[in-house]
Amino acid sequence: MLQELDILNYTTIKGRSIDQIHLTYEVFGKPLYTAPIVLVNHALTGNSAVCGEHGWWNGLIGKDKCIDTNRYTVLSFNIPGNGYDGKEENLIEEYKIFNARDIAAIFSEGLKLLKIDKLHAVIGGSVGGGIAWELAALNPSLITHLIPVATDWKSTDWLKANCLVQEQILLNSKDPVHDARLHAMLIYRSPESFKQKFNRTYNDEKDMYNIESWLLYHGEKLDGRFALSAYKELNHILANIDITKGRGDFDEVVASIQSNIHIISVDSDIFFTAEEDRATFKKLKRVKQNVTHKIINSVHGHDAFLIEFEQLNALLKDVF
Ligand SMILES: N[C@@H](CCO)C(=O)O
Repeated sequence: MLQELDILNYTTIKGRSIDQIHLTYEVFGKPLYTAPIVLVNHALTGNSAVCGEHGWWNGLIGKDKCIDTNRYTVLSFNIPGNGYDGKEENLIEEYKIFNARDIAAIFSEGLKLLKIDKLHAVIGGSVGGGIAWELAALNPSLITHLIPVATDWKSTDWLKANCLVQEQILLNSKDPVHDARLHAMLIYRSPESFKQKFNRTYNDEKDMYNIESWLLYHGEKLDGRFALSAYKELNHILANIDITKGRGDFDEVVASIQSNIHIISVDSDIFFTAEEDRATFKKLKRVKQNVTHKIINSVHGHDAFLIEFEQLNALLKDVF
């Protein structure tokens, strides 16, 4: 069930004052305050429905699953403006208003209102993992296990470049959400993934290759479920993750984070690359003991965090 908190008088990192932000959330598993809490951050087009009927992470979260709802309270916030709170008026038109740290700060305010001062774990894929990094940097003693999946503590130049292409499509296309999704699917998957899935097969009825009709299907599907303003906002947040911005040195920022950090990458991810995470891990190891870096082996690229559940479960079983 969707629940709502009002965050009052929030000032953005860039200094804009907002009187009221509606922060919606869902709770699964054990009721709040009866069990350790796992906060799950959704990705670009996701939402707080992490498990259950419309759950997007059912392969990982649920009864007797790796993140077992018999044992944990699972909490998930909707990023304000993502369009999944059922209220048109809560969509955000000024799409550059928030960066990833703002969202982490808004989540922190939500946790304060819920009187939560300890999280067993925070896990998130892609931009959700970037927000998890920002949350840990903002609240160094809040999180016991920080689990950034297919993500990083920063948006790289490569990521920003792809987000700029996304933004230009969203601003200039006649069919913005549909067309932006077509481009996005290319960076969420991989050449090998397409080869294994389609192998140049042709659909006579549609008179097009199966890869083409699959891409168009994904464009239409997202167009039916995701608002343009939400896409623009989330894309901007994705392009603006950086736990060091305005704080200075990476070593100092991460040294203050008390969490055990479990980085998970996908070997074929061309969006948040495993190589970049390897460099992050190497830098972290200089200043911290409690850090691991594990790899999902997959042809599916970035989206493997939504596909390769067997591996994800195996990599995370020690934490949960
Ligand atoms: N497929 C995911 C990838 C973004 O990280 C989404 O649409 O949210």
